[in-house]
Amino acid sequence: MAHTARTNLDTAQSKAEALIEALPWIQRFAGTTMVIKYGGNAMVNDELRRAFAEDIVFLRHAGINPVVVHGGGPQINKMLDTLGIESEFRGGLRVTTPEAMDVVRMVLTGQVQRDLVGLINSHGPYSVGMSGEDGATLQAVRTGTIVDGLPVDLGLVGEVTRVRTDQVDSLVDAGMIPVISTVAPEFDADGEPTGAVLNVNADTAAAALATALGAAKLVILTDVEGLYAAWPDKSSLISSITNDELRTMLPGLESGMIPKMGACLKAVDEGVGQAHIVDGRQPHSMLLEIFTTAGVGTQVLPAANSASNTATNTAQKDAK
Ligand SMILES: Nc1ncnc2c1ncn2[C@@H]1O[C@H](COP(=O)(O)OP(=O)(O)O)[C@@H](O)[C@H]1O
Ligand SMILES: CC(=O)N[C@@H](CCC(=O)OP(=O)(O)O)C(=O)O
Repeated sequence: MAHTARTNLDTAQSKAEALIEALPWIQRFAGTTMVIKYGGNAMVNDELRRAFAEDIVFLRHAGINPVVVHGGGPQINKMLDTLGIESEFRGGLRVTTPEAMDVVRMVLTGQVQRDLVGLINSHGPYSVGMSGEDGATLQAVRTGTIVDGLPVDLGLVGEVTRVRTDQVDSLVDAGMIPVISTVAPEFDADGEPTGAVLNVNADTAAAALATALGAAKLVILTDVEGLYAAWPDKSSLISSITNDELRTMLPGLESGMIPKMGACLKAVDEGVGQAHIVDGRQPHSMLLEIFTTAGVGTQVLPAANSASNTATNTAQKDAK
């Protein structure tokens, strides 16, 4: 009996400590915008999806403005399989035919985005879904990639060249949580819409939005603990890396990590305070990364900040 009472007290004490540890982070980030990228591989079961929605609503009630950008690669693959349409990835990006583009648009905006909005709104009427097409929020040009030194044509794949923040700003100003799917209208070299829509990798779209919104953080959820220096050696998890160090490492990365780390680098280079890779398979890992001093994933910082090491919680986190 006494043992149980002691255990209960210890548990209560550690819960109180966790709440108090969050205080300086809540103070620091209240009023800022955070762009959270939710990836297909981190949304594979109901428990994780529900925990993600809770975290987003928690951020909103901590005074932060969360803007969600979502992927849906596995969900697109499943629908393409069902429809018997083949697709391949080159350099971490899907080669997208016009037939595949219809499926990408249908799955991202019609299915994955709807599910996320519904989950967040199970906590209250907070969330509004939109596509990069709405209000021409994401404007893109066609892009290819380089694999083994050779250019590869990816078809209807785009890279964001301009973000119109008006729609997102007005939702945020109204206290809403935008949930954005990464389909973007194509613009030509003269800045005119061509009428086509392009498939944009969700990591790179999230980085473009984070930059345009002047976000304090870009947080990318994925299906690994973070970035590994010597993948797949699990002892090589990187806790903190500067943009300059990441720039050197980027050419040696493989598969899905290429757009992901490229997105983090671009965001931090262009003024986003910090970028984070966190494990979306662990419920609430996003809250632990944002509101604890040690964090749980990989953070990318501007090189100039990384040397700061004064005795504040903020600096401890920056120098984690
Ligand atoms: N250096 C690395 N560190 C971590 N993961 C890596 C690395 N190199 C390759 N990967 C792979 O990248 C994957 C994440 O990319 P991806 O599958 O596109 O994720 P998501 O669907 O979340 O966008 C990991 O599951 C892992 O297999
Ligand atoms: C060009 C390109 O590759 N687009 C991605 C868009 C979805 C996405 O990025 O989803 P995840 O975040 O779940 O990987 C695709 O077609 O799969």
